[in-house]
Amino acid sequence: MKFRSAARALELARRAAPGHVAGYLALAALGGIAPLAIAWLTKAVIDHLAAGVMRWADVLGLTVALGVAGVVTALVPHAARYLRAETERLVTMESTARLYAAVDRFAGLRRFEDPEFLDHVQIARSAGVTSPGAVVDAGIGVVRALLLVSGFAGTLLLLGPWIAVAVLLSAVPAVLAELALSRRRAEMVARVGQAERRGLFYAGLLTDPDAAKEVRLFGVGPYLWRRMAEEISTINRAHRRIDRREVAVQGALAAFGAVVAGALLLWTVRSAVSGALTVGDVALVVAAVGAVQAALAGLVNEIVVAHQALLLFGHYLLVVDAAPDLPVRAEPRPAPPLRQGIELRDVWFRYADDQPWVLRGVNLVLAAGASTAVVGLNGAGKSTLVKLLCRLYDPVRGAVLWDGVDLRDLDPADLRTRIRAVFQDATAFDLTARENVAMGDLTALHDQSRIEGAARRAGVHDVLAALPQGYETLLTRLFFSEADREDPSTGVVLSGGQWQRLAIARGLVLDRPDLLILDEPSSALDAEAESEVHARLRAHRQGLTSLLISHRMGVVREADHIVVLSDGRIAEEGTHDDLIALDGAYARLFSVQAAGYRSSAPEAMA
Ligand SMILES: Nc1ncnc2c1ncn2[C@@H]1O[C@H](COP(=O)(O)OP(=O)(O)OP(=O)(O)O)[C@@H](O)[C@H]1O
Repeated sequence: MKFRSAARALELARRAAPGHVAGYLALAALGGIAPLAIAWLTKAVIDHLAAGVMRWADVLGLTVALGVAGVVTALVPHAARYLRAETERLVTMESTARLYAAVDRFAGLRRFEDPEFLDHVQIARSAGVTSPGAVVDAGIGVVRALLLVSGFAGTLLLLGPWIAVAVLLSAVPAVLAELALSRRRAEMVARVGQAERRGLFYAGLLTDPDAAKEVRLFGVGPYLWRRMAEEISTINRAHRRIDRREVAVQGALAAFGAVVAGALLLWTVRSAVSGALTVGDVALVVAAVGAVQAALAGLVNEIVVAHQALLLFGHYLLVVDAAPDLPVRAEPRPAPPLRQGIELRDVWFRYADDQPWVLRGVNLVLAAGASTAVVGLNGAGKSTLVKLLCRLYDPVRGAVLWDGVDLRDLDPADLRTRIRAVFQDATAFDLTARENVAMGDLTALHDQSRIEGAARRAGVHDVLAALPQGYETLLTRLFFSEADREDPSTGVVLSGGQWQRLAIARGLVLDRPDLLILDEPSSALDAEAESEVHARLRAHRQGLTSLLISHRMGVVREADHIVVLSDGRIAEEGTHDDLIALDGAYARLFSVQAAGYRSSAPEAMA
C-alpha cells in the first residue's frame, strides 16, 4: 500500500517538475559522494606528510583536489536547497490542482455531507497537498544517506571488516527504535486528528466575521476559547507523551553511538601506535565512523519523514481516487431543450439509509412553459425536491424524467447549463458585484448589458451602479482590490435583502433557461420590494418552465399549478381556485396568512 502511494507521489513529481527532480537528485548524489572524496584525499595528504615527503609537487594535486571537493561540498547544499524548494512548489501546485479538480468532479452533494470524507478532504487540503513533495524530498534524502553510508562503510571494510560491521550494527537499534517511534507518532497524529479539527473549528468561529456578532452579543467567546483550549490540551498531552519517549530513546541511542565511536577510536589509535594503521588511516576512521553514524541517523530520519508524509498522502489519494458520488453513464446523452416537461415518477428519497424518508412516492409533472409552485410546512421536503431536479442527488427509488429521459442518462454538466436556480441560502461570494452576478453564467462576465439586464430584472441595478466602483466594487470587507489598495474602506457590505436581489440577478443572468427554480427568492425582502420583485419575475417567467417555492401565499396563488407537499407526499394539487374550493391544507394555509394580514396590530400581538 505504502509502496503504491510512494509510486503515485513520485509519478506526480515526475510530471510536475521532471528537470528539477533530476537536478535535485544529481546534487544529492554529489552531496553523498563529496564527503567520501574529502575523507580519502585528507588521508592521502596526511599519509604523505607523515611519511616525511615534503615535496610540494607530490601533494599539490591532492591538495587542489581536496580544495575542489571542499568547494563542491560548500556549494551543493545551497543549490540543493533552491532546487528542493522549487521542486516542492511545483509538485504542490500540481497536487493542489489535481485535488481541486477531483473535488469539483463530484457532480452531487453527498460527498460534501459525509463527515468522514470531509475529514480526508481537510487533511488533504492542508498537509496532503505538500506531502508528495515531502515524499520526494525524503526519498532523495534516503538516496544521499545510502550513498554516504555505503561509501564510508566500504572504506571501513577496507581498513578492517569488523569495524564496518560494528558501526553498521551499532545503528540497528537506532533504526528499529526510530521506526517504532514513528509508528507511535503516526498513530498519535491519527488519534488527535479529531481534536485538531475541532480546535480549528473553534478558532474559525472566534475569528469568523459572520459569527462575530452572535459571539459578542451572547458573550460566548470565553466558552468557545475554553473549548478550544481543551482540544489544544488534549493534543499537547499526546505530543508530550511521545516527545518524552523520544527523548529517552534517542538519548540512550546517542550514548550507545558515542560509546561505539569511542571504542573504535581507542582501537584505531592503538593500531596506529603498533604500526598496523597509518596516521591517515586514523583520520579516515574518525571521519568514517562519524559520517556513517550521522548518515544512518539521517537515513532513519528521512524514512520517518517519508512514512509520515505517505500517511498524509493516503488521505489525499482517498479524495483524489474517490468514486463519483453520482453514477454517470460512460456515454451520457446531451440534455436537449425541454419540450414537454419534467416528471417526477414515484420518487422516494432519504439522505441516508438510516434516516427517515423525506420524499415518499412523489408523482409530479412540471409542464413545459408553465409555472408550478410548491408549498408546505417547514421540513416538508420542498428544497429536497429542488436538489433532485438539479440532480444534486438521485432518487433512491423512482425517477426524474426530462422529456421522458431519466436524468441519470443525461450528462449532469450539460443538464445544468439548462437549469438556473435562486437558492434559499444563496452564496455571498467575497468578489465584485459583477462577478457575483456573472456566477450564474460566466459567459456574461464581460458583457455589461447582460449583467445589467439581470440586475435590472432583480431590481438591484440602481444599488450596484451606485456603489463606489459600480459593478467593480468588492462586496466584502475581507479583502481589497488592487484599485482599492490605498483605500480599503471602499469594500461594501450589502444588506440581506440586497444580497437576495443579487442572488436573483445571478439566477436570471442566463436569459432563457429551460427550467428556472426559485426557492424562497424573496424571504429577506421588505413587502414593497417583494411585490415589485415578484411582478418582475412574473413577467420574466412568462412562457418559461418555472418552479417557485414560497411560504408567501399571495405570491404562490399566481402560479399555473400549485402543489401542496406534506410529509414528503403530495397532499393536494391544482390551481389556486381549485385548491381554495377543495378547502383543505392549502385553503387553511392561505386563510391563516390572509387573516394575519387583515388582523389589526394590537389584536395580532395579543
Ligand atoms: N443534507 C441533509 N442531510 C440530512 N437531512 C436533510 C438534509 N437536508 C434536509 N434534510 C432533512 O430533510 C427534511 C426536508 O428538508 P427540506 O429542506 O427539503 O425541507 P423544506 O420543505 O425545504 O423546509 P423549509 O420550508 O424549512 O425550507 C428535513 O427533515 C431536513 O432535516
